[in-house]
Amino acid sequence: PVQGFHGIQKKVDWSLLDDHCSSRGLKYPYMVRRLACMVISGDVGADCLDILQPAQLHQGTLIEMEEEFELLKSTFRKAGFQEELTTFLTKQWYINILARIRVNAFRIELVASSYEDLLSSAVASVTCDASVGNAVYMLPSFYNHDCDPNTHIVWLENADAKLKTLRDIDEGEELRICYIDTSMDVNARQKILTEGFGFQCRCQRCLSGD
Ligand SMILES: C[S@@+](CC[C@H](N)C(=O)[O-])C[C@H]1O[C@@H](n2cnc3c(N)ncnc32)[C@H](O)[C@@H]1O
Repeated sequence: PVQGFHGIQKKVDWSLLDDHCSSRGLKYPYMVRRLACMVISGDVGADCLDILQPAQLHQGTLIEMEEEFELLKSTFRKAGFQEELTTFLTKQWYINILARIRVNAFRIELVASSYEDLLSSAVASVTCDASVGNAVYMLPSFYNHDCDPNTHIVWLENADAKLKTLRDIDEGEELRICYIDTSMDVNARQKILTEGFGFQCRCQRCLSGD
C-alpha cells in the first residue's frame, strides 16, 4: 500500500511499470513515479523541480517516454485515485520532470560511516560502481562539472550529502564537482558528457586537451 495520499492508503499495482522499466534497464521513471506520489500526497508541489536546468531530449527519448507516461497514468487510474489529485500528471509534466532528473540526479555512492572515511569514499566512488540508489539534491544540482574538480560530494548515513573540498579553495573560486570518472582521456570524457549529460565540457583541463 502507498501511505499518506491525503491520509488514505491505496494499494497500487506497479507491476506493469516495473516490468517495462526493468526489461529496458530504465531507472529514471522510478524517480518520476516517486515524485508523482509525493505530489499526490501533498509533500511537494508539482513545480518543485522547475528551478533546475533540464536536459535536451532526443526524439527517441520522447517517444520512449510516452509509453512510460501512459503506464504511470493508467496505474494511478486503476488504483482509484480521484481525478483531481492527478490532474498535474500530464505528458508535458512527465517530460519536464524526466528532463530535469536526467541532468540533475546523483548516484548515491558508498556511505561513509565516519569523517575519516570521507576521502577514501570520494576516491572509491569514482573508481568503482558503488551506487546504492539515485536522488535529486536541490542545492548540489547547481554545481557545475570539472574534470579536475576542487570538491566532491560524499554520502553519509540516511543518504545525507556532504561537500568535501579536495584542495585549498581560493576566495571567489567556483566550487565544482565531477559528474564522471575523470581518469579517462579527454575524448572519452567529452563523449560521455555529450551523450550522457548533453553538454560539451569547457573546463580548463578539457580546454588544454589533457
Ligand atoms: C547539474 S547542472 C549544473 C548547474 C547549471 N549550470 C545551472 O545553472 O543550473 C548541469 C548543466 O550545467 C552545464 N555545465 C556544467 N558543467 C559544465 C562544464 N564543465 N562545461 C559546460 N557546461 C557545463 C551544462 O549545461 C549541464 O547540463
